[in-house]
Amino acid sequence: MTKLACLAPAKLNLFLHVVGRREDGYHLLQTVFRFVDFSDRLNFTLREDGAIKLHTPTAGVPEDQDLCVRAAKLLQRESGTSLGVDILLEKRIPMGGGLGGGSSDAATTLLALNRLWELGWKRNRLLALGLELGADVPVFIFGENAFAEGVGEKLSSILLPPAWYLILMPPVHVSTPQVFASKELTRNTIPIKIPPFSVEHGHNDLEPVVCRTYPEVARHLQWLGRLDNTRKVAMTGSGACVFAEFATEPAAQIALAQVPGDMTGFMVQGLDRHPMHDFAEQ
Ligand SMILES: C[C@@](CO)(OP(=O)(O)O)[C@H](O)COP(=O)(O)OP(=O)(O)OC[C@H]1O[C@@H](n2ccc(N)nc2=O)[C@H](O)[C@@H]1O
Ligand SMILES: Nc1ncnc2c1ncn2[C@@H]1O[C@H](COP(=O)(O)OP(=O)(O)O)[C@@H](O)[C@H]1O
Repeated sequence: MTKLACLAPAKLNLFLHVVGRREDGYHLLQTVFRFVDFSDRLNFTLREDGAIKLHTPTAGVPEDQDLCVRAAKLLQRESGTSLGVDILLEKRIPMGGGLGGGSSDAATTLLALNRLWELGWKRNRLLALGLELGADVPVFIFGENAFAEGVGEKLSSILLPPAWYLILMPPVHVSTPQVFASKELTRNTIPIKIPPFSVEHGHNDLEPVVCRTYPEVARHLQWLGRLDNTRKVAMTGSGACVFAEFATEPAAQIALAQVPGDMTGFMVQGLDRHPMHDFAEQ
């Protein structure tokens, strides 16, 4: 095998509770991650000369900072392989929106190169390596919708009902470190036990902080809040994207058709599991 074509799906945080803070400043979270059928596309071609080359640089992201390249270099170094790779990345997931696109690209790169370089690493080893690249990377390697604790690395699989989502993209860029550093952030939500989980459950502790700094996020949430038949309305991750969940596709389509001209929205379906779930061995 010398070539692989792969998907890197987006995620939504159905809720996100900040339940504490570690000594190193990282926050202890509880969240439910759901994968959705909206993905970046990646192509990997084996190179014998050891070079790692991204042929489709994303505007604003220097090649050596791109999470695909960082993931490939980390796996190359840790595995000691002499092989390299040519990467083509078709970026579709908006960056910095709380949809986890960069983390998903990194996870897909680790899963794909484990195959292409015939490393035979088990899922747990890839999970630990993924965490070095970002708190959101492990869940994409885990490959199942998950309840996550710790900084996002303690994962348990969770069954979620079929769902369709209207996602709105407020025209602002939210900095994740800034939101977590905010004085106004509450860090003492009482930890919960899951299962059982109902979709209506939970809230996003980062939401009030982001809404205060970025009124556009608050406006988009308010608009979603007025829709009929929603099961849940919330911000995903550290924003700026916000979503409404519906139990049926027609209900989501009716909502999509109402999105006003000064807002950008799209509809996605919730997945039962990651499209590359079977790429890693247990
Ligand atoms: C908030 C969440 C929720 O899923 O998602 P996004 O909105 O980024 O998608 C994640 O926890 C984000 O994960 P990720 O985007 O991988 O963050 P990282 O690169 O690891 O961290 C960026 C910065 O955010 C802060 N950070 C991040 C995660 C965490 N649990 N506590 C923190 O305090 C730290 O200041 C860190 O330096
Ligand atoms: N392949 C990549 N795709 C997206 N973002 C990347 C990538 N590589 C590095 N980044 C950086 O990571 C940041 C976070 O991106 P992303 O994961 O899309 O958002 P979020 O963490 O809000 O879900 C971006 O602003 C960008 O600077």
